[in-house]
Amino acid sequence: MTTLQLISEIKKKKSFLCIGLDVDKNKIPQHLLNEEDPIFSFNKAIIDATHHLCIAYKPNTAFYEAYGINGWKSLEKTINYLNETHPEIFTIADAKRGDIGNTSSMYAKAFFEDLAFDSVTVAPYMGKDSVEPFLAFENKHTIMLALTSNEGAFDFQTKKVDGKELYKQVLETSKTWKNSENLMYVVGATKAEYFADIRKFVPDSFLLVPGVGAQGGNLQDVCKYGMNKNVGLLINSSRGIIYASNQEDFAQAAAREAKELQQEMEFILDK
Ligand SMILES: O=c1ccn([C@@H]2O[C@H](COP(=O)(O)O)[C@@H](O)[C@H]2O)c(=O)[nH]1
Repeated sequence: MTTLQLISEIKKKKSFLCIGLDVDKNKIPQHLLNEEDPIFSFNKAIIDATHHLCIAYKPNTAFYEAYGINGWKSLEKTINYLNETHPEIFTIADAKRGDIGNTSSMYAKAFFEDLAFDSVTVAPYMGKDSVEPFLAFENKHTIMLALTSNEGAFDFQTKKVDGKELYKQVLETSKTWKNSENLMYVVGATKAEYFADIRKFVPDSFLLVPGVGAQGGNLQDVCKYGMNKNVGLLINSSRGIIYASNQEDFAQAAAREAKELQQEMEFILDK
């Protein structure tokens, strides 16, 4: 998917909501455990109930890898279902990969070719040659960790290196890499006060913003400081939406939570 297509979907749906598909079998409704593939059945019901309210889905691969070969099959079925039924929806494999160049090339093939995701999250720690293999794919997006939503973000990311915070070095340096127009960045919603500064480095880039909902990030604050002329934000909520109920009504309850966020977004966009 191109960035222009993504922007057009945001405008059409009046939403920049990304729903995280982080499926934990201990949290899904009991009745689904009798299904052949409980994880896929859960995802399909959530997607069917919420696709008109969001512009992206983000399965975190950890929640699938934890179930071995069957978990990976559920992930494959989920991305295939999304690509077949809702090709206009932006898909993010939250896998936080990155390794020496030839290994990164294999990660990129796995997520962009085999699983046909639109984007994958990548860690910047190993530098340029670990990220450029992802950037080589046309109309695919590499979402690099910049300033994460967790407390541990302060251990390294905000420390100064050559007089500048590490996350700012990541933003600035990565813009010089080959095909850097394919880059987006992860910035946690819990770090709203940093967005204005971040926008000085990457005014036009899309930011994937996890941390609204279960982690307590504030949508209004993120939008106030982080929005650009093309919106430029993909706001993710996972647990806050998909686990709104663990009863038979789980998909409708998820849709209610998603609609609440979408309406808040519509209000902000109309302002
Ligand atoms: O800085 C980061 C980077 C990634 N995540 C991931 O986003 C979701 C958040 O889930 P919630 O249930 O809405 O808290 C999850 O997959 C994280 O691994 C993040 O939270 N922060």
